[in-house]
Amino acid sequence: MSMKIIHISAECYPIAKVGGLADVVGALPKYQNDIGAESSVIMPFYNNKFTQSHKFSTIFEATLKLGNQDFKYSILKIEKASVLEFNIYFVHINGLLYTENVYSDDDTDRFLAFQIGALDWILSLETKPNYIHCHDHHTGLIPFMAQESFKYETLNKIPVITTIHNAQYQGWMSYDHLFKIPRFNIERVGLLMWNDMINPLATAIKCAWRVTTVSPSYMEELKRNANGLESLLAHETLKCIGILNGIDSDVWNPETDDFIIKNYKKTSVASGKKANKKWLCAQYNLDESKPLFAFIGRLVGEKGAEILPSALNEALRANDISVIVLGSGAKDTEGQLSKLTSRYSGYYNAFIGYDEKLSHIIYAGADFLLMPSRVEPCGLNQMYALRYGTVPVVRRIGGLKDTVIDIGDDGFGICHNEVSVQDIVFSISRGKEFYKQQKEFKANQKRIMSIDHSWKVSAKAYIDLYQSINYRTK
Ligand SMILES: Nc1ncnc2c1ncn2[C@@H]1O[C@H](COP(=O)(O)OP(=O)(O)O[C@H]2O[C@H](CO)[C@@H](O)[C@H](O)[C@H]2O)[C@@H](O)[C@H]1O
Repeated sequence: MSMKIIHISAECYPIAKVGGLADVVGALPKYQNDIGAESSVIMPFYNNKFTQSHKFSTIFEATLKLGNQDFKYSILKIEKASVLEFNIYFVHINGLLYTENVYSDDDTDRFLAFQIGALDWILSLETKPNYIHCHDHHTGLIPFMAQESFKYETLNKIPVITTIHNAQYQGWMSYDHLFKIPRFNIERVGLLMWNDMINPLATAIKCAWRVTTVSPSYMEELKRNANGLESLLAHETLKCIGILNGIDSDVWNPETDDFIIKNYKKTSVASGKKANKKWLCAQYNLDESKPLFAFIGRLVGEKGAEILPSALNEALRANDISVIVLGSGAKDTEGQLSKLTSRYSGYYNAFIGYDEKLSHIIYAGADFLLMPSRVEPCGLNQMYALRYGTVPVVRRIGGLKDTVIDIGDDGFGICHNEVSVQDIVFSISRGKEFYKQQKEFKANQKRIMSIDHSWKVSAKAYIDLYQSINYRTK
């Protein structure tokens, strides 16, 4: 009998994506299925392009309780199973979860209801999953509820695994939300608390049977810097493990990618990248004869985004590079990045917003990808860049440290130690020099396209982790 796994997540590509969480939850189940598991996903039903353009059928209807409030909800399933390569279920709560954006101002109630709805449904299933795999703080109370809430008693022998994709956000809520959590022995309330708040991520770390992070280095870094959870992670270290993310090599494949201007493989990388770069430069008024540096990502402190305007301003002074930025986030940074466009017209442009297609064309058309992250639990962008023959320029941190080796150490990327204007500008100048040595640069493109970061190895590592769990070793 195959192993049944249910992933519970707020995001899943291609249904709803804000960042890397979606990419992982949209790929890992597929690769787990490839190696014989029966892996599925449950997520909220949002009001977006994907849900508007697909048909769904209702497989379960009930009312859930959130404190004094009752919410009618249903579990939906996509009608055509062939849309994705794994089963996906949705918690549909009109007026609460069914919003245009994944995240909004009332997320505390929204994700509490989501978690209760998901568990109520799992409780109703005749065949229960063998493992419940939760992702990030939005699902952080599930390990607690499955273990402590009276009504879920029959679920308490199902191992719950929590993966931390980002420990900066923890889902904090005040005590007054306590009564919304399905009833439990109040003496166990300490499991929900951390620094005088209900802290779902802390709760998950305490109650999950195993805790994983998305790279080994990030696991180690969290013991020193985890936005207040350092000592907890150090305390729970025996059940924690770092497993490096993979990439979905079907979606991120320059040979078949429908989003990009011209497909290419290792043997045609030069002409393929050239065509994509040409399009980008024409579209965004950039000089295609210069090495093209790109940044793609959320414009937040973790990504080092607020330092980019000064670093790019400095690096662009000599007009000997082109730069394209794709991102959205902090309004200040958005404004400063937009402002540079007029100053360096012809060499620099920024698209402020979210655009999946453009991101693929940038991975394909850029020569270098900048990732000056302050914190990077794994980072997928650098792995996408490698697959598309684009040289990653990264700060040595978290997953970036685990996946990029500097050209000075017989590697293939450019690494720096600090999130500073000086380090970023120096790395860009190293990139410029490398670009001048076209023979080596082209050989490196082929080399990086051969690096295998597909999910195969990591999907198996998760299965091995599940199998290593038994009730006694909880
Ligand atoms: N404006 C935009 N337009 C189009 N696409 C955009 C975009 N901004 C970002 N993206 C896309 O979003 C994804 C970002 O993924 P990352 O893993 O780099 O970061 P994120 O911080 O979201 O994820 C967190 O979770 C993941 C998964 O575990 C970890 O790898 C990571 O370190 C952790 O911070 C990529 O697919 C990227 O192309």
